[in-house]
Amino acid sequence: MGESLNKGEMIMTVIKGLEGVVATTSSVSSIIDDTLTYVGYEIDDLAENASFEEVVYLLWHRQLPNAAQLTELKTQLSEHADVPAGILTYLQTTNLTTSHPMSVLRTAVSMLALYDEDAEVMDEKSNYLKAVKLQAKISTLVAAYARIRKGLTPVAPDKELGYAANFLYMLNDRKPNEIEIEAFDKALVLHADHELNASTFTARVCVATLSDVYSGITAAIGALKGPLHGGANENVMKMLMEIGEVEHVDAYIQNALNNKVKIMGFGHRVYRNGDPRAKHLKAMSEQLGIISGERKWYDMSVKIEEIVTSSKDLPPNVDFYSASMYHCLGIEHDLFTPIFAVSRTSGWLAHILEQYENNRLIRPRADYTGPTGQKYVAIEDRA
Ligand SMILES: CC(=O)SCCNC(=O)CCNC(=O)[C@H](O)C(C)(C)COP(=O)(O)OP(=O)(O)OC[C@H]1O[C@@H](n2cnc3c(N)ncnc32)[C@H](O)[C@@H]1OP(=O)(O)O
Ligand SMILES: O=C([O-])CC(=O)C(=O)O
Repeated sequence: MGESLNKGEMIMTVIKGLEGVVATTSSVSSIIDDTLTYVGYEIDDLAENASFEEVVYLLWHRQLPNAAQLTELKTQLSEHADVPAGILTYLQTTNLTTSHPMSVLRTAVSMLALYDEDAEVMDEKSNYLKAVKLQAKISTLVAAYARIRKGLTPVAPDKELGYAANFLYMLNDRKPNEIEIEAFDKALVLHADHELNASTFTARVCVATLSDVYSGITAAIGALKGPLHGGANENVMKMLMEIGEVEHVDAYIQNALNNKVKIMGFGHRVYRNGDPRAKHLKAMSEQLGIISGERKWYDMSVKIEEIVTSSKDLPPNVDFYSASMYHCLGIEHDLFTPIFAVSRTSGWLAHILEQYENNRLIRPRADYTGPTGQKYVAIEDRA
């Protein structure tokens, strides 16, 4: 694990990637013995029974809402779902073809702060309202961007629809059916929070300087984008498309493993015996695969899982079956990670609010390994 170094008065232990380091207390979510809970509720229970809005309330208030509280949150999310016209105009007048959707989202979310006169106000009430606004607007932003880049007009949010249904409606300009809503809502529940993952840690580090909520979410989006984290779901689909057919799986995966290429959607820093979210996404991938007539992506995924788990003992993580599942919902592949961000914003916000509640600057140390005792050399004397 780590190496202890005595530097003057300080004992420094270097733990690469901070593996196993406990950096904060938190009452939002936990992973203990491979069991994931949100505020003590097991993810299996929530995935089967809770709506995304209930989970948002749970994460932000540390209790499930009663009917009136849930209605109030839903009303607030609807009321704030419109995004400023200036941001839509910016997206409509910018060349979006060379940027990854996560980069566009990172910029668009950052721009939201410019339209919020309370962006810099630092009290509990204002920060909570910013959380509501961000959660409400981020799904509208993703859906609007997805249409604008295809030359289509954004679809205004429908205030009568729930969060999951509204996103699919704004994306496709078509009211989704019950199966689509249920699957998408469950995916949002499953992705909502995950203890101190890299993007959540990023958000907490950012706001622990007492920077604002928008900065925390912008920073977190940047961290989620990477293929070792949320960006893996898009890369899983890339791999599935490259493989193309079930009968090509074996050769492709064996070759990748022999060449020490990481298989996207497998492995995890914390889970050793498997990610409890994967089974739910697997079931939805199969169900939607059958309904959409595109079952082959599920079949390929199952074959990949068999090979990777048997040869490397690496179980699939949340990003593996979400890829084929989103594909079968008709979602463009490079929107998979922005959709992850839409859901995870709820967790990031819960952690940001928790960080403000009991803040201390997060500032670890580095073990310096560079040269020492150097003397400045004038530029004309340098080689
Ligand atoms: C929402 C999420 O963020 S879930 C994670 C999404 N990311 C991915 O799916 C990307 C693929 N997976 C990975 O890169 C890793 O498993 C991570 C980033 C998730 C975890 O990383 P770490 O805890 O640092 O594990 P690390 O990368 O050191 O892997 C340990 C060993 O398992 C191997 N390994 C880990 N994941 C994989 C994989 N997906 N495919 C092949 N081998 C793997 C490594 O090569 C390494 O082998 P070695 O000891 O022989 O060198
Ligand atoms: O916890 C992690 O390291 C990554 C992960 O699964 C998530 O963020 O959902």
